[in-house]
Amino acid sequence: MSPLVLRGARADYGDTPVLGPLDLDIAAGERVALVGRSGAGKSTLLALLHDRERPDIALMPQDLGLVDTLSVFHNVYMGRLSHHSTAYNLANLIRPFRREVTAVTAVLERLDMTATLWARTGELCGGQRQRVAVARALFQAGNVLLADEPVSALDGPRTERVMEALTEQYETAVIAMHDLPLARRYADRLIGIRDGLIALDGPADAVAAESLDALY
Ligand SMILES: Nc1ncnc2c1ncn2[C@@H]1O[C@H](COP(=O)(O)OP(=O)(O)OP(=O)(O)O)[C@@H](O)[C@H]1O
Repeated sequence: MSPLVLRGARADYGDTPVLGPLDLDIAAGERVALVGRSGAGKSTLLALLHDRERPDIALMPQDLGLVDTLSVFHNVYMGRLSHHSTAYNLANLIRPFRREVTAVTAVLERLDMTATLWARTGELCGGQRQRVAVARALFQAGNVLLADEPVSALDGPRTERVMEALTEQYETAVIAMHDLPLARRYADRLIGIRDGLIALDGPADAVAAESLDALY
């Protein structure tokens, strides 16, 4: 896998600078949690890391990017659209192939979501919708995961199940999250963003609680 590299990266919305300039290297096998207060620039940083030319990068955006009028099956299957021809994808859209249904069902099982396989995604509650987006990212089975608050609508055992599934599937991941204890447990590197810049970067088990608190 090629690493993720940013050099002098920056982002502006109109005339307002919101991120950078910053340099960042993510090596293969690193699990990184992006932390920082709301509006610090985490989503913007994920967008800069997302190289659309690389189908090996799975992106789970904060708005989930689901097609509400389609079933859970179809939304999850979309994770692998680039693996197949247009003709195959169209045929599968109209009459799903058994092998694809089996593969999608296996991913949904990991998230306790098989009962919703043929439900319209727009009819699901927030936590279920979030898990559909997680399932799509798992189904993509790329080399790198970029995820923006993948468990914000979940609680308790469901949060753990999703974090376990994502980190089992993806050895290399950059995940924006607000839950600091969860970030410490599932990431091996913490990057703290403050006012669009990297204010903290270190091993998850070595970053001091006071340094994290200072981000908020
Ligand atoms: N479409 C947009 N137009 C204008 N400004 C924007 C837009 N999207 C984000 N911003 C601004 O860019 C800055 C960084 O936003 P960003 O969403 O990257 O932060 P974040 O750390 O991901 O926040 P959150 O934790 O709430 O998701 C914020 O000041 C935000 O208001």
